Amino acid sequence: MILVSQPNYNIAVLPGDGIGPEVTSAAVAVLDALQASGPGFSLSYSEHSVGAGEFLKSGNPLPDEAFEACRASHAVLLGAMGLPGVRWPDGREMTPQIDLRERLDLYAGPRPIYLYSADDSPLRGYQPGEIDFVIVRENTEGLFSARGSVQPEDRLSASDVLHLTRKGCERICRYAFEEAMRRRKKCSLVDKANVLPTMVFFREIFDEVAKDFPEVATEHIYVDAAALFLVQRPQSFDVLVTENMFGDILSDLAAGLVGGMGMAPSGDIGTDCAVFQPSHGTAPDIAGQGKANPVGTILSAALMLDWLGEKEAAIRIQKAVKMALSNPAHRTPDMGGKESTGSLTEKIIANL
Ligand SMILES: NC(=O)C1=CN([C@@H]2O[C@H](COP(=O)(O)OP(=O)(O)OC[C@H]3O[C@@H](n4cnc5c(N)ncnc54)[C@H](O)[C@@H]3O)[C@@H](O)[C@H]2O)C=CC1
Ligand SMILES: CC(C)CC(=O)C(=O)O
Ligand SMILES: [Mg+2]
Repeated sequence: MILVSQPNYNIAVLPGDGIGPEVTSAAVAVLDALQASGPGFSLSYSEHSVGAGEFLKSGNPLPDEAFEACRASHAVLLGAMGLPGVRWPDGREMTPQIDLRERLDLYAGPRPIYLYSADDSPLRGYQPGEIDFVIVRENTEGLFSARGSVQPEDRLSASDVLHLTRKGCERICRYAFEEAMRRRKKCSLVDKANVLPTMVFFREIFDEVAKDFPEVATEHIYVDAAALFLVQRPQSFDVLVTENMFGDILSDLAAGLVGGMGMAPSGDIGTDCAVFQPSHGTAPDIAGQGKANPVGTILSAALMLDWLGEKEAAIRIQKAVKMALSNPAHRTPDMGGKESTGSLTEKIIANL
């Protein structure tokens, strides 16, 4: 008898703060249920404390042990980190998720937006699947990389520098075009090239990379107009590529098109390392009440499996979410329903 060993993936789980532990437990429960059905691979987990709570305990929101575990794992599943009241002396919040992205060079931030059920969009008349696009956010440069900038002591002015590199723009554009080739072959650059020289630079590089993908239709849209068009005609988008902070802002708007923050998954992808987390934050207003919508984190776990090469298993989770949501009563309070985090997770597991 020939024994074929199945792959085992080590997953670093970082529950984080606020609703982070609630939604990561939900995603792990779904992964456990999937594993129990013998999908042809196994997962093992190691859990690590990070975030504002960890900072209050140890003085470091991203301890070395947690960082090294992320680097050494096959993938990382993260809840969310940060609490509004926990800040550095300069007034900023802890942002260990940005540290992780920069230190592990997780340059690509794909944020898929998909409408599972017509009733979940505040926009009228969209059918399931009609809103279906990915925002590809540049994750390691742009305005956020200025977050540690030292400001003049006289408090008469302040500035943050938006820094982009050729390498950073090239690789994020290439990632977006490759994504477009796997999808409906359209790539929209969202920039502000009417005002900012950095954005003229980004646009030049986008156009250069576009030449390698002649099958992909392209367009340039200013970020303010992109906010308008995402609401007016979201169905016209396939892949949007944009600067770090623009991507952060637009991805919250986009989540609103399909039911809210609880519905939006995301990845932070590097060349050999990746973190998966919902697009939302720690939602301190509902933390600890069992009200958090687990769908964005469960779909992030599906993105993780897809990235690990377990595409069938990823599709099984996405289909289970779709089936569970096909019953309008299966909604958490953010979407007008009465389900708890745990009971909605059970409905999804029942459809695996
Ligand atoms: N990736 C991360 O770890 C992120 C962390 N944050 C941090 O989270 C904290 C709160 O930030 P906010 O701006 O309030 O953004 P947030 O995304 O945590 O919450 C915004 C709104 O969406 C709701 N919401 C978010 N996720 C939900 C879910 N799964 N189910 C139901 N409702 C949900 C919240 O209740 C709130 O009303 C801050 O400390 C912020 O820095 C914010 C965004 C991302
Ligand atoms: C700390 C924030 C920049 C995190 C965030 O809002 C995000 O990743 O979407
Ligand atoms: Mg955000």
